[in-house]
This record gives sequence, C-alpha cells and structure tokens, in this order.
Amino acid sequence: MIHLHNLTFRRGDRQILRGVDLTINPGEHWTLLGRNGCGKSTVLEMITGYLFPTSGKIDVLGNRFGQVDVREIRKRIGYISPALIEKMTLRDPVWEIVASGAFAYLRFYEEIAEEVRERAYIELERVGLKSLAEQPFGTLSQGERKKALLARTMMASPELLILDEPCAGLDLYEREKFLSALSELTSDKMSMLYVTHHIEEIVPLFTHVALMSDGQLVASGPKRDVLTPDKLQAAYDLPLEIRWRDDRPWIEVGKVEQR
Ligand SMILES: Nc1ncnc2c1ncn2[C@@H]1O[C@H](COP(=O)(O)OP(=O)(O)OP(=O)(O)O)[C@@H](O)[C@H]1O
Repeated sequence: MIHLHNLTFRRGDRQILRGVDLTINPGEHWTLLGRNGCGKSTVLEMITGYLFPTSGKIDVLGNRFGQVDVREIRKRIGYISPALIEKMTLRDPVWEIVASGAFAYLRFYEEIAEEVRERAYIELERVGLKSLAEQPFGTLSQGERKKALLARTMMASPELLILDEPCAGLDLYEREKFLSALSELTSDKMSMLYVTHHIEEIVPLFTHVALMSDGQLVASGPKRDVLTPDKLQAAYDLPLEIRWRDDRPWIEVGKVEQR
C-alpha cells in the first residue's frame, strides 16, 4: 500500500528528513506522532505527491513515484490537510462542497448531476450532517467542517486516507464526534495514515503507530509495542506514563524540570 524507502529531504542547509523507512500494508490504520517540526507533514506531502524527496523511493498503491502521473494516484487517496480546509469556498452550500469530492475538484462551475447530489446527501447523512446540507459551508462550526470534508473525501471511495491533524482546534465533544464518524466510515479495506499531537486520539480504529523525532522514525509497529513510556519519553523528552482504557491510550505527564 505504502512503502517509503530511505527518504531524505534537504532544504538549503537544513536536513528535514534523515532516512525515513515505513511500510503500511492494506487495511492497517496508522497514526504518526512526533514533536512540532519533526517532519510529519513533510512525509504526508510526499505520500500525496506534493513534495519530492531529495533521495529515496516512494511506492503508493503499487506505483513508484517518478514513474507515474501522481494526479492519477491522488484520485485514489483521500487527503484532509489544513491547506485543503482553507481552499474551500465559504459561501458554497455544504452538499456542493461534499459533491466536489467525487471529481477531486475544489468547486463546480457547471450543473451537478442528480446522482452526484444524492450521493453527497448520503455521505452527509453518514457523518450526521444531513440537516445542514443546504447551509453555506462558512456557517458550520470547525468540527462540522471537518466532518463535511470527511464526507467529501468519501465521495471518491478512497483506498487510502491521509489525515493531517483533523482534530486540531476541536473541543472535546467535536473531537469525539469526528473520531466516531471516522471509525464508522473506515473499513479494513481502506488504509489510513493520521497525524496527531494527541495520543488519546488513537481510538481502537488505529492499529499501528509511527513515532518521529528530528526527521527520523524512532519507532514503528503495532500500537502497543510503540506506545510505551520509554519510547514516548525519548521522543517527547518528558517524563510520561501511559494508561490503556478500552483499547485507547491516555497520557499522564510527570513533573517537568525547567532548564
Ligand atoms: N519547503 C520548506 N522549506 C524549508 N523548510 C521547510 C519546508 N517545509 C518544511 N520545512 C521545515 O521542516 C521542518 C518539518 O516541517 P513539518 O511541517 O513536516 O513538521 P511537522 O512535524 O508536521 O510539524 P507540526 O507538528 O508543527 O505541524 C520544520 O522545521 C519546517 O520549518
């Protein structure tokens, strides 16, 4: 599904990625964790073909980047990023925003086929937003916008879902609603890579975790093997304890020394 081979990325005199290797198999749902600036979004931008590595190889959905038209592969990937949210036209009705996902357009300039409209309503119903379908996108709360974009992503039946901090800025209620919509929508036929700063977002849906530090993966594998106090302490440089409840991890931070 995804194979990253020894990816490096250099910008000027900064080494941003220092040899990233990662394999995501079909049906695995991964979270990517790590401190601000460690290179998480850079990895996502490479998997979606918006950035090219300085060296290394990228295989996504059976295609080697550099040998294929990435626009064709992108049609099979659902990608929700902060940049995408900013590109949406706030005055467009929610259902139109969702419908545009069927074609990977940002917006429509022609009439939308009835079956596409119906499908958009179905996807909106699946995320619990059908009653808001006719409202302008800009009137939705941040959490509702994220769920609408999730519905938009589902219009193209993606084989791979890439989510860059989708719960950033959401309150507890909106976050839990988003995570439960995500758990409902995804199947084990779809692979996922989800970047977050919040370990408690690793709901049972997620199977694997990759931990990044300073442009490298310092641990990766099944979530219980990676989410250990030792590994997290090393990556976050903080005294941490982890508790599992209903297959979901919760973090406790110990006393932090000022340096
Ligand atoms: N095009 C670029 N030119 C120069 N520096 C860049 C470029 N893209 C990213 N960087 C730098 O690379 C580092 C990694 O950025 P990236 O956005 O991948 O980190 P991140 O782990 O996603 O961070 P955050 O958690 O804060 O979103 C940062 O220090 C950033 O400033």
